[in-house]
Amino acid sequence: MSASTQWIERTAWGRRGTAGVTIAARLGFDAVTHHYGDAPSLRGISLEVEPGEVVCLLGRSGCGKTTLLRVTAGLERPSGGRVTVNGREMAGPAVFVPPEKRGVGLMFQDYALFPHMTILKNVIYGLNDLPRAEAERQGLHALGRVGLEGYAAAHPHALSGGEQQRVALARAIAPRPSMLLMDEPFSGLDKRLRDHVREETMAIIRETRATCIIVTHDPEEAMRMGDRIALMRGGQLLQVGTARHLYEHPVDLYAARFFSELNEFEATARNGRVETPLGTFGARGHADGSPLSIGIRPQGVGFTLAGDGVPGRIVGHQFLGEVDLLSVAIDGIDVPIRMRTRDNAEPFVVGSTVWLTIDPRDVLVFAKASG
Ligand SMILES: Nc1ncnc2c1ncn2[C@@H]1O[C@H](COP(=O)(O)OP(=O)(O)OP(=O)(O)O)[C@@H](O)[C@H]1O
Repeated sequence: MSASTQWIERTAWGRRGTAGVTIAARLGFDAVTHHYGDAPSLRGISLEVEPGEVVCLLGRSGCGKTTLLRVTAGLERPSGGRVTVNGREMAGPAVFVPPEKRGVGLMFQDYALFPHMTILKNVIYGLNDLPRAEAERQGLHALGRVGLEGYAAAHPHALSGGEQQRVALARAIAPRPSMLLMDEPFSGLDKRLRDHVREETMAIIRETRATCIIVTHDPEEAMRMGDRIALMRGGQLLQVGTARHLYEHPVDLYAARFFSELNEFEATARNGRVETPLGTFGARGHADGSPLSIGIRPQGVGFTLAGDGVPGRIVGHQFLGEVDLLSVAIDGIDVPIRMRTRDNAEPFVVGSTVWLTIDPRDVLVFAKASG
């Protein structure tokens, strides 16, 4: 990328507050299933998305995020269940409304711009119900909002990746859709650009007031963008809630691992508590003798040099600027405990002794998964 295109990408988005406003849709999924051939890809998805809400679909590769987005758009037919918009059935046993009649703006990972068409023609592609002059007016307006009206006559190959992303966004918002559906919209951008583009895109989503579903496999992105996060596993919704709720109250270890690295070990419940080599923690609701999985976030492990806490020996140290990462061997646990800390008045010395303290807020206790 040349220095000049970089400058444009950093500074030249359009004026805030000028994206067209829409009437947001309420979106409903009721026991939606989907198969590719015989293979199930969605297994009973039920979810309500409020008008104007931003929901991020988060999960590992292959869990069904893209398929759910495509089912919402009408690009895939569900094999069971119902999809509704403002209570009206879009897909169900006897109904299937095609994509162009659903009021959706779509944005794909690869932007899907037509290489042989000008930028303006790309943007007005979905506006074919309008007279040409009006479509062009709306297209230029949308391009203006992303700061690229000067490129209307150019072709996609003349634009950088970041600019193509903005064209794709302009195309998605140009018809003033009541729903914006985005599939990994920032994954093609390098990390330097991503934060800035994400922030501008978020401002536009909020301005349009459209209901928005964003597919991502990046938990931090989901936390930054989603009013709620819908965490998926194996074609199902594992947990749905705000970022804070999922971080603080994950349903299981799998969900917890999305939002933080964890020190994991196993222990047994006794009298509503669990004794571990790192201390005794609450385990209310777990029957006596039941096997538990414990996760402790590395940022919840603190230390003293004065003999308070659980003694351990530093066996690894990495200085990362913002934090120090330490591995500390303690008796009773095979794998060293990982901790993240900023509290180092003195440089850490591998081989030296520290005493570990645990912040109970960073201790997660789950029934051990069977199997
Ligand atoms: N066109 C297709 N034909 C057959 N199977 C498919 C097709 N598209 C997806 N699948 C399968 O369906 C399942 C769900 O895929 P989907 O693309 O929805 O997952 P995803 O969570 O979006 O993954 P990724 O993050 O890798 O895009 C996977 O097992 C995938 O291999």
